[in-house]
Amino acid sequence: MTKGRKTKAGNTRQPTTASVQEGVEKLEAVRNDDLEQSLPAPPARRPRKSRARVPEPESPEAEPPESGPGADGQNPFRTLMRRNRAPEPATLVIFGVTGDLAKRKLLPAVFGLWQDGLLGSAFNIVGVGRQEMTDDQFKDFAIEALKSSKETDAIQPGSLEKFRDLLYYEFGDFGGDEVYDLVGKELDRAEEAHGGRKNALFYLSTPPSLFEPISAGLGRLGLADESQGWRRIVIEKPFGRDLASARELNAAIHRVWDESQVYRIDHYLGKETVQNLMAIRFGNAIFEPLWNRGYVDHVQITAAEDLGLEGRAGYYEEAGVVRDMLQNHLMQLFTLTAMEAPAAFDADAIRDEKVKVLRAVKPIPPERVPEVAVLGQYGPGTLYGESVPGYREEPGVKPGSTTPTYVAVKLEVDNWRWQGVPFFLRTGKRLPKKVTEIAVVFKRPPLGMFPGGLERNVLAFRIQPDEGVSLKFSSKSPGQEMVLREVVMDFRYDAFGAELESPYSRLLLDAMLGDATLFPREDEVDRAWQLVSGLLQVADAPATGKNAPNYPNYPAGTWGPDAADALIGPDRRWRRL
Ligand SMILES: NC(=O)C1=CN([C@@H]2O[C@H](COP(=O)(O)OP(=O)(O)OC[C@H]3O[C@@H](n4cnc5c(N)ncnc54)[C@H](OP(=O)(O)O)[C@@H]3O)[C@@H](O)[C@H]2O)C=CC1
Ligand SMILES: O=C1O[C@H](COP(=O)(O)O)[C@@H](O)[C@H](O)[C@H]1O
Repeated sequence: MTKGRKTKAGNTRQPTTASVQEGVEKLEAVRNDDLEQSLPAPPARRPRKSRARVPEPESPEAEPPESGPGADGQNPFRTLMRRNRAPEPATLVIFGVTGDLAKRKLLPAVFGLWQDGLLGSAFNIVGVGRQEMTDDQFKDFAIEALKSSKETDAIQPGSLEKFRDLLYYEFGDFGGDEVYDLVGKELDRAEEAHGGRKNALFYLSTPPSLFEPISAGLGRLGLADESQGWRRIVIEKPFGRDLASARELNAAIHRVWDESQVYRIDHYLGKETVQNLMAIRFGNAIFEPLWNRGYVDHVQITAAEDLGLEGRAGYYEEAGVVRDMLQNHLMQLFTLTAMEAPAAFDADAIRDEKVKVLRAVKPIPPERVPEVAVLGQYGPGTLYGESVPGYREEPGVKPGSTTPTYVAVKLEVDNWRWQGVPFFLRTGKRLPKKVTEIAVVFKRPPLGMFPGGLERNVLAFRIQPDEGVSLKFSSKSPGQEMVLREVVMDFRYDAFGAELESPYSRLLLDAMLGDATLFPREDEVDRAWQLVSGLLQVADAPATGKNAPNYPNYPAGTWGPDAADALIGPDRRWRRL
C-alpha cells in the first residue's frame, strides 16, 4: 500500500521519489567536534577549510516523476492525499479532553486535519471529562486551547467559528454508566445530523488507571458493538506499568474489543522521519544489502531531551525513564531498524516482523543489567548557560527519590542478520539538547591505504529536530597529498519546503481510516515489556542498603553518567550530537 502524507503547508507527500531525492542531496564538509577530532591537522600552507558542495536543493515539485502520481504534472503529493485519505463520516470521542495532551496536541491535530478538508463535513468531536461544563463552555475551552497551542496550524479566516460547531461535551464519573449513555446519545445525534452509520473513534487521553474502566464502560453500554458502524479505541501510553499489568490490561480490553479495534498509540511511530526509516530501508536497493553483520559494526539510537519534568512529577515518579521512553518509543525505533523486510507494507506484515526481532533479542534478567545497562538520574547543572535544579529538587519529587531519568542499554540480537552487532539505546532528561537519532555505524575499511582513511561510515536518521538523513564517509581532501577527511552527504526534510505535520495528526487519521500499521500490536507491547522487565526490577528495587543507586550520577546539561561511555567502549563511542 502506498501512502500519501499531509503537510502543514497543505501539500502531501509519498515515500521518497527519485526526483525528490536527487534534488535534496548536498555534500558538506563536517564541522562538528566529533569529526574535527578525527581529522588530520590541515597543512600549514592551506589555512582555508575545504568545502565540497553540490547544487542547492531543488523544490520537490521541480521535476515530476516519470510514472505514478504526479507524472501528469499535478502536485503528486496533494493528489495522493485527496484520493487516499478520506475517512467515512465519524465521531471522535476524546476522554480526558480537559487534560494537557488533549489541549496541547490532540485538539490542534484534529483541527489541522479538519481545516485541510481531510475529515469531511460529517464529522463531530465529543469531549468527555469529569468537570461540569456546558457545550458552549467546552467550545470556548477548545477554541482557547487551539489559540494557545504551539502545535496549531495557521488558522484560516472563519475556520475556528466553523470548527466550534462540531464540538460537543459530556461529563460524568468514568466508573458509572451515565456518561457512556450520554456518549451513546451523542452518536445517535451525529447519525441523525449526518445520516449514515454510527462510526466512532474513542480516544482515551486519561491517566492509565482509567483505561480499563472506560473500556469496560463503553462495553457495558454496547458502544463497542460494530453492528451500526465501526468502533475503535485509541489507548494512550503507558500501556501498563510492567509485564503483568500490561497483560491484565490487554485481557480487560479484549473482554470488550477485538484486537482489530484496538489502537495503542506510540506517537514516535507517527513522526515523519520514523516512517522514512522504512521508506529508505525498503524503498531503495542500496541500503538493505549492507544492513547486516557483514557491514554494520553497531547501531546507536539516541533520544536526548533537554527538558526536565515540566510539572509531571506525579506521573514521572511512578514511571521513570524505562517506562516513559525505553519500553515504548526507543523499542519501536529499534524494531524498525532491526526488523526483516516485511512481505508487504501493511499492518500485520510489519508488526509480525517487529515481533520477530523483539523475540530475537537476548533477554536481560536483573543479573545481566550491570553488564548491559546504565541507569542514571540528573543532579543540578547548567543548561544553555542557565543553572537548573537536579531531579530531586524538582517540584513534586520525593526527597531522595531513586527514579531514573537516564538509561543506556546494549541490546544483542540473536539472529543471522545481527549476530555480534550490538544496538546501543540511550535516552535521558536534562541532556545538553533535544535530539533523536538512529545511527547505523558501519565497519572500518579493511585496509588503511591512505592517511586518515580508516573512519567508520555512518548512516544517520535524524528523527528530530532538523529532520533528515546523512551519510558520513571519507573523501580526499583537496591538494597534492592523498589525505582523507570525513564529509557528510546530507538530505534535509526542509528541502520539501513544508513543515512536518504533528505525529498525532497522522495517527488520528490512520485510526479513523482503520490503518493500524503504525500502532503497536498486543504481542509487540508484551515483548517490549518482557525485555525491560529486568531493568525495571533493578530500577524499582528498594532504595536502601548496599544496592541503593548512587544518584544523582550526572549533572543536568551533560550527556549522562560516565558509565555509559564504558558501556559502549572501548573501541566505540557515543556520537556527539
Ligand atoms: N501530556 C503529554 O505530553 C503526554 C501524555 N501522554 C499520555 O496521555 C494521557 C493523558 O495525559 P495528560 O493529558 O498529560 O494527563 P492529565 O493529567 O493532564 O489529564 C488527562 C485527563 O484525565 C482527567 N482525569 C484525571 N484523573 C481523573 C479521574 N480520576 N477521573 C476522571 N478524569 C480524570 C483529567 O481531568 P481534569 O482536567 O479534570 O484533571 C483530564 O481531562 C496519559 O495516559 C499520558 O501518559 C502521552 C504522551 C505525552
Ligand atoms: O511520551 C513521551 O514523550 C516525550 C518526548 O516526546 P517528543 O516527541 O517530544 O520527543 C517525553 O518528553 C515524555 O516524557 C514522554 O512521556
